[in-house]
Amino acid sequence: MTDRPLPFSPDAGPLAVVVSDLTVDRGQVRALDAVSLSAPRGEITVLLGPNGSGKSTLLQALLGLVTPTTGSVRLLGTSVHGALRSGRVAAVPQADGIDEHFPVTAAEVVMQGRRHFTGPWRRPSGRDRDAVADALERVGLSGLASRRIGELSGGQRRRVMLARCLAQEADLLLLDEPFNGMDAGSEEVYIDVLRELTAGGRTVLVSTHHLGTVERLADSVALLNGSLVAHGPVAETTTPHVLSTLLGARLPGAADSTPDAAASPVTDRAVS
Ligand SMILES: Nc1ncnc2c1ncn2[C@@H]1O[C@H](COP(=O)(O)OP(=O)(O)OP(=O)(O)O)[C@@H](O)[C@H]1O
Repeated sequence: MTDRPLPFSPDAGPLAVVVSDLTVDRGQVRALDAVSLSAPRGEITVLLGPNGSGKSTLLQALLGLVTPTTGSVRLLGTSVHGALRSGRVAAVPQADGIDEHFPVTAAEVVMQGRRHFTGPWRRPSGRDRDAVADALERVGLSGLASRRIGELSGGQRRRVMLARCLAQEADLLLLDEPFNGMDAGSEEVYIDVLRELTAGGRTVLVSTHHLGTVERLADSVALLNGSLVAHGPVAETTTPHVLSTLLGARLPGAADSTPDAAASPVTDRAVS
């Protein structure tokens, strides 16, 4: 830990994620440079940045998948290792890693979220099966429970992966670019579920390079570009002015320096 003050001090009580002065080198590339940020419990924090800005690296560091060069991470008030071992952290990587030809149903994928309850060898109980059915219902996929995962659309598969997080009953969800290639209907369901989760006190950290979903999704936005360039409410972090000057992203209206343009959140483009 360092004495460097966190850039965002929420009033919403204890913090689910605390990243302090985190630097991560990947080979010759400094993927993250002295990033400090925090995510309050019961909120959705969006990691927004262009390709290669370090969003996945940050999420991987939170999951102990990359070793920091310097700095530290605390999840749910404990170490990364302790939080992961407790089963209270659920993650969906950018690529779901599902082999399309693997003969596994949507319900069986969601049941993987119950591993912490069933253990690796025990048969699922009625409670586990109920949890899986509830999770699939919440993401609107009850009718596809016995469909082979490889036969689902990309958006449906992402909803299945979210249902797996729900079945896990995790307190903290780490989601890497879940909206990539997702149709509008799936996106709406997905955002509704995340909002329900945070209303119930769960915490979500989600990365995206799409501005279109941010306003509906985020309680706060952390703008990444190797380092943390801004962190705060949507209205203050997604204006053309902030995005163009701090992030260097090419955006419509970014050159327009009128106060109105500078103050308006940009919501219909990807950060490229
Ligand atoms: N396995 C790796 N080995 C070496 N360098 C890597 C590796 N993974 C990522 N990088 C580099 O680290 C930097 C950050 O990449 P990262 O994947 O974290 O960005 P990102 O914001 O998630 O990008 P995207 O939106 O494209 O997923 C980039 O310069 C990238 O080339």
